[in-house]
Amino acid sequence: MTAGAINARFQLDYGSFKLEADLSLPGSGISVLFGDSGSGKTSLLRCMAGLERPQRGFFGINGNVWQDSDKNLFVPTHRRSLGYVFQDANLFPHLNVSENLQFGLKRLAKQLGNGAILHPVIDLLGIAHLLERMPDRLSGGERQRVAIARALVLNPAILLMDEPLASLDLKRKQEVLPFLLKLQQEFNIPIVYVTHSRQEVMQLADFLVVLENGAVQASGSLPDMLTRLDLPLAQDKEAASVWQGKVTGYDNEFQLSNVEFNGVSLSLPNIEAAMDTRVRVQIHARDVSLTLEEPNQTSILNVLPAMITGLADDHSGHTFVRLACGQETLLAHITRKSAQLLGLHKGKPVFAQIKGTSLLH
Ligand SMILES: Nc1ncnc2c1ncn2[C@@H]1O[C@H](COP(=O)(O)OP(=O)(O)OP(=O)(O)O)[C@@H](O)[C@H]1O
Repeated sequence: MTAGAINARFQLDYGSFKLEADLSLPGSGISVLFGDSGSGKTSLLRCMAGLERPQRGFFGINGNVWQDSDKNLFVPTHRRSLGYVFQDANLFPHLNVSENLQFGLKRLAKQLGNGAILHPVIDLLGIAHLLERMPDRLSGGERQRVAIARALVLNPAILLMDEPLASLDLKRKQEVLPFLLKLQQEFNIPIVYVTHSRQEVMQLADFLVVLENGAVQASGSLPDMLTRLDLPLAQDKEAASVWQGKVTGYDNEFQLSNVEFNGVSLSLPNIEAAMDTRVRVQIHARDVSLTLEEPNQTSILNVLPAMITGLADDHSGHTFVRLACGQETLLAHITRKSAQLLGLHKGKPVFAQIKGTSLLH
């Protein structure tokens, strides 16, 4: 087993449904399990938690093995250092917020020390003003923030989250999302996060696992997975590349920020972020067009030299093009006719015109 990584191998048989997964996830950051309803996301997460005991299984995290069926090893859930957040907050209804947070701590106090993490967690999730409230007096978003805090105060080695935003409306989702990002930045706890929301994938994932019918269809870093032409993600109407960069300048006259990515930079409007802020930007494949020569009279600000690294056609007249821009990967959706007229092929240098971007965070 590689130290500093999460290794999960499970064979689970429910009769009509079989899960067969062999995965290696990074030991830090947010790994998202993504797939259609019934693809096995929750089953896989429950195996990691020890809530299911599959016929064959191995689970190791950053050097600690919690399950190895070959050695007849199975650490039960309550002895695994993990936090589990469900779709519904599942707070104890008869305890106020503070008591809900203390509940797990008391149980584990002997193992985990004095709960010094409690105050930073309360601050991080912005729930200090809610400590005396009963769960039925909280909004859905507040309840879920308390549930996340309750999982975090145990200072777990891993946080498992099963669609934690699914029961919230859009406004509440947007309220909780920044806390998830902050939590990732301030507590270096690896998170495995189940969702079937594309938007949550784009905003949160560092690493992505696509599940289909109980099997891992593909896994890899988010930028790579989004632009892999053999996966449905790159063929969807909403297909997009995600780049992460840093704000390096601001042009006052035109209110444009300069953002540096890996070996390439973009001028972006409407970014209210200070210098050196790390930002994540989404570039829809439909907003990228290609030219063979550098256009010198165009309203499009961001024109980047690029190299074609892959091409695929669909059955309705579209061509999906994967491009290398600096060390970033970019996806373009164009018509098959344009691809033919431009004579596009793998290895051909082109210019990518980026018509629009949106800031994810
Ligand atoms: N305890 C169980 N016994 C039998 N079948 C089960 C059990 N738990 C889950 N299943 C089946 O396993 C399959 C995968 O379910 P799972 O909940 O893991 O999928 P999912 O990808 O998380 O779906 P969703 O997004 O709808 O929550 C489903 O067909 C489900 O009916």
